[in-house]
Amino acid sequence: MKVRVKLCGLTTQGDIDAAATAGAAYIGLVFFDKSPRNVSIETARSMALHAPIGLAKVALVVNADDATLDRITASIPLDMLQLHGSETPDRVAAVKARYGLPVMKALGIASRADVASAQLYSGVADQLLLDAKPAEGETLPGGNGLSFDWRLLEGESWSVPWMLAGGLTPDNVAEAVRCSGAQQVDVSSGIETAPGQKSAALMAKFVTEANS
Ligand SMILES: O=C(O)c1ccccc1NCC(=O)[C@H](O)[C@H](O)COP(=O)(O)O
Repeated sequence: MKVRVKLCGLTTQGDIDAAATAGAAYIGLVFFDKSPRNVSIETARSMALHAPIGLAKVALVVNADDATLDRITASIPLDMLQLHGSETPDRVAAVKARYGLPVMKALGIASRADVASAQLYSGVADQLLLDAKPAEGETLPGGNGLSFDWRLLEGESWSVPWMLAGGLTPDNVAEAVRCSGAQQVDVSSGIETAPGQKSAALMAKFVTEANS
């Protein structure tokens, strides 16, 4: 089965072209002021309108309120919302109901207990994104290039689709897929030459290696 790849934190129309050429299934647009990958609503809209049909456009937000989500969803044609903060299952349900879009909840994994906590969202989120936990004092809740122990997912079954994320690169993604059993993977810093600077060559290599 082909591994579906989400390339996150794209910031230009050129990045969209490169993601489509590489064979990505999803692209992620980050709405978080402190991120080097943050995009304005205007930029995100032009990128989303530029994306070919079939490339799913995901808006990533962190503990966003309804006013923020209203602005994003009113302006940008989207296929999914990614909640990357400390949103509760009730908040996930409320966002789903208000916007009528599929919601992916990102969850930090560092222990078996975290895996059990992530399962609490499988009844409410449409997808889960299993990511590394940020280091203490880290500014960004994600996109830090940190991996978690993929063996924590061994033997786990999920009732909704999930993506593996955190510290994936073209060099380790094939092993990560083998070890975790992931059918979907997400990457941000592993396809960059500098924070926020995506590389078309690394995108292509990542998608190829994810399926090797
Ligand atoms: O990428 C960011 O700057 C970011 C900012 C705020 C919240 C989440 C963020 N990224 C999350 C992602 O979707 C990343 O793709 C995921 O955490 C994996 O990142 P990386 O380890 O850099 O591949």
